Amino acid sequence: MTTVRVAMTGFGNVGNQVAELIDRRREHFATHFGVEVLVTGVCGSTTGLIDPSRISPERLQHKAAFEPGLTGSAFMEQVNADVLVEAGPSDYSTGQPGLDYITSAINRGLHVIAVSKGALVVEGPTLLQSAREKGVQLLMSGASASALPTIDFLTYDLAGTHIKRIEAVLTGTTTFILDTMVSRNASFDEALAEAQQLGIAEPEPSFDVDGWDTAAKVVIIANAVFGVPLAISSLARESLRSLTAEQLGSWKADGLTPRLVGYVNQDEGQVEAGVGIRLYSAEHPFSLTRGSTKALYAETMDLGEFTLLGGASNPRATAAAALKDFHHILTSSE
Ligand SMILES: NC(=O)C1=CN([C@@H]2O[C@H](COP(=O)(O)OP(=O)(O)OC[C@H]3O[C@@H](n4cnc5c(N)ncnc54)[C@H](O)[C@@H]3O)[C@@H](O)[C@H]2O)C=CC1
Ligand SMILES: N[C@@H](CC=O)C(=O)O
Repeated sequence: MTTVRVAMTGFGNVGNQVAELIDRRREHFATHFGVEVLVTGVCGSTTGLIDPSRISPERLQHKAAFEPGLTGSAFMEQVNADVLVEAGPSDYSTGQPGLDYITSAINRGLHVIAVSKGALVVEGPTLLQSAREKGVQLLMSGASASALPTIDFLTYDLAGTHIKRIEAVLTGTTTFILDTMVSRNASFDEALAEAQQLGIAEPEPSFDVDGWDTAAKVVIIANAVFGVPLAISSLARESLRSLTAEQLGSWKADGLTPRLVGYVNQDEGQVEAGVGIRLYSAEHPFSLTRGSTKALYAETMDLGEFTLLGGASNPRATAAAALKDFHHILTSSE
């Protein structure tokens, strides 16, 4: 049986779930793809563990046995892998640490599954071009709204048609905060704290509530789907912090549901993109989003309009989205 070796950089909420799912699906990979999938290396910010024969789930949990200093370039130089799952922090100014990990993996001929967003926001077009030149895949479902299909849906199911407009709820935390404030009269701080406890919110809450997470996903999707390189700083962006309880109460009384959305409009070569708070009437599908649900609307030239609603927003669902990318890699290698 062929072996496929997986390395992971960043081993927090999502990384742990990826390892767990790989272990749970070992038989599935063997039966359906004829491959044995082995985790051969993981690293965090200060330590790491490498074993070319396989690291068992038990050893992955024994963090005290991780080697100090086995991270960064030292980790990438030593690890034997075919696929890198990058699940470290997202930094939208420098793209690091993911940028160095992804660049190094592509240069070494590894397929890359990006879960972190920073590198894709800062250097997406260059990384995609490098991956094409090296003949490897750079996939990013986890970084582009995870369980909600965005890039896959827009590039595969809507292939060939002109997409005039997309509008999407891309950050589950913002739906969660708005829904919790409106339906349970919770304060902004209470709703945010709950989202953090569930592991959905970014460690830096400003990323979610100030629209940066949505803006990052807009940039990643615009680049991957429309081939339009956008600078995150150039996007118009609204924050949830500007909302007051009075405003939310008055919208509720008028039957309107607020959601933070990202949008991209394409008209005769002109692209307009941004992030804003929009109000939806009770008949609009986006007003059905509850909890941390996300949503995508697309208007096309020839295929009509589409709305996708759903997808869990949590580390397990994000790991499952990363493994969807892994399945795509296995399928295309058959
Ligand atoms: N939590 C979620 O539901 C989702 C998270 N993401 C993205 O996935 C990434 C990971 O998210 P979580 O696992 O929730 O975060 P986390 O904070 O639990 O894990 C990140 C891990 O990266 C490690 N790390 C920091 N610097 C590093 C370095 N230089 N080298 C290697 N590892 C380093 C940290 O020690 C930590 O264990 C983030 O970029 C986030 O934006 C994307 C979609 C959903
Ligand atoms: N913070 C994000 C999760 C990662 O992309 C969200 O709330 O959807």
